[in-house]
Amino acid sequence: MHKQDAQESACRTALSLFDMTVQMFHSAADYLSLEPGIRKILTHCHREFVVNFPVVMDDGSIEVFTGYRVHHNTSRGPAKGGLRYHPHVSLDDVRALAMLMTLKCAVVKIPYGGAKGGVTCEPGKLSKRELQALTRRYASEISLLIGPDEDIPAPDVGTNAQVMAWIMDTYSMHQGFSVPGVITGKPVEIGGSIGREEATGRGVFITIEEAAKVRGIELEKARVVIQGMGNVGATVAKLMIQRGATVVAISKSQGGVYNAEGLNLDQVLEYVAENKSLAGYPGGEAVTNQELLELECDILVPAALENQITRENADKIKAQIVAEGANGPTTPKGDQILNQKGILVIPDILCNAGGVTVSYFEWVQSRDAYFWSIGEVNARLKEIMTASFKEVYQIAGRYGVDMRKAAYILAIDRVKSAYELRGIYP
Ligand SMILES: NC(=O)C1=CN([C@@H]2O[C@H](COP(=O)(O)OP(=O)(O)OC[C@H]3O[C@@H](n4cnc5c(N)ncnc54)[C@H](OP(=O)(O)O)[C@@H]3O)[C@@H](O)[C@H]2O)C=CC1
Ligand SMILES: O=C(O)CCC(=O)C(=O)O
Repeated sequence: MHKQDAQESACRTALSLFDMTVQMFHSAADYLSLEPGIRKILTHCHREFVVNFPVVMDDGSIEVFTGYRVHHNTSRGPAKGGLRYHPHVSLDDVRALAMLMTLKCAVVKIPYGGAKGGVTCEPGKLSKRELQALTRRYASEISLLIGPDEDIPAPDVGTNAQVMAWIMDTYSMHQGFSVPGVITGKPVEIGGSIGREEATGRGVFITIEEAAKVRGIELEKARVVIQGMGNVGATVAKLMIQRGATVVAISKSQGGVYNAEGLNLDQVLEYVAENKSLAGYPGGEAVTNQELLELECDILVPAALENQITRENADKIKAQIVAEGANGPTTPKGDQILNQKGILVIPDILCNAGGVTVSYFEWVQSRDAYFWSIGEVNARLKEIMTASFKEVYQIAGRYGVDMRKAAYILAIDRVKSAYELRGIYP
């Protein structure tokens, strides 16, 4: 049995997201003459912060929550990466997501390192007051690490512009003046960038347009399936429909809906706003998240969580393009099967890099206190995403590898250059 198969089957539960990311890193690093020391550095996280902190709940009881902030690498600039509020947040996942951020920022050539953070919690079960209390306490705890030149958090699963505003306010209270550059993804009214909210989905859409050109797919005739309808999934759905494609299925955590004739997105969003789930939605058939991935379609967009496309279901995927809106949705074995089937996978560190790219624009604007128009933001985003796609595609051709390996090769080479130029003090 191949080493990777053995690891993924025998230790399926033991092979963590970080292990998988490191495995992918090594398989790409083998194509570069990477000094063993740099390999060691990049397969470890530079700093890992874990904190257990109390929050007074609405009923007067005290709950203790666990929060994390991990810096994977800062050789190319300050640490950058989102904050996740979800019941499954763990140190291992945060490490992997931080490592993906280092690579992602390098792929799109923005001057940041990689970080990620989060709190193990169920944000949907907290009142607004509890969510604010948790966020402010967590922000105070991580204020040891964050700052506009040190580490700049942003939204990820379960967090949004409001959470970013509370973090900015808490950090600013500690400093004694307003520091908008400490966070991105904040509301436009307090120094956020226009276009950041939909930037990740827009970036995914731009890479799909490029991939469709390569594959000769006409988007007006394309059938699209999207897993997840949060910030990323809902934006991709909107932009694909605007482009003339047909979104045949979409989901939330408890399941999705399918309609071969195409879903009416406005109705779906309205239904979810009222019912909090897609269960019972009258405009389509119910599908599980598992069934959704295996539906007949041209473009599949996993835009929810990790480990969705695995050795178990990769062979049943019928799409021609898989666009990874989510971070880490495909396991190494799942990836191998998709590649063997000839499916074009746009890897997470390229596909969903539009979010951090506009976060970078926001940081620049916050620091300058001078704001750009939506046309300027979207044009610059398109320029970066298109150029990055083309660069990764060319590297894939040059090395005879898939797009994920190519993106890793490009990213590792850029981080390696930073080390070569800065040196490592003995
Ligand atoms: N926000 C950003 O700027 C960026 C996000 N990403 C990545 O994109 C992905 C989605 O993030 P984002 O849209 O911000 O998160 P949100 O919290 O806005 O939305 C997450 C969506 O995924 C759904 N979901 C959760 N679990 C599952 C599941 N097991 N199967 C199907 N759907 C599920 C949620 O459903 P429900 O509402 O029922 O919980 C919700 O619709 C993540 O992997 C994130 O790391 C990547 C780059 C930037
Ligand atoms: O916008 C950012 O800084 C980071 C977004 C993020 O967490 C991600 O790209 O995974």
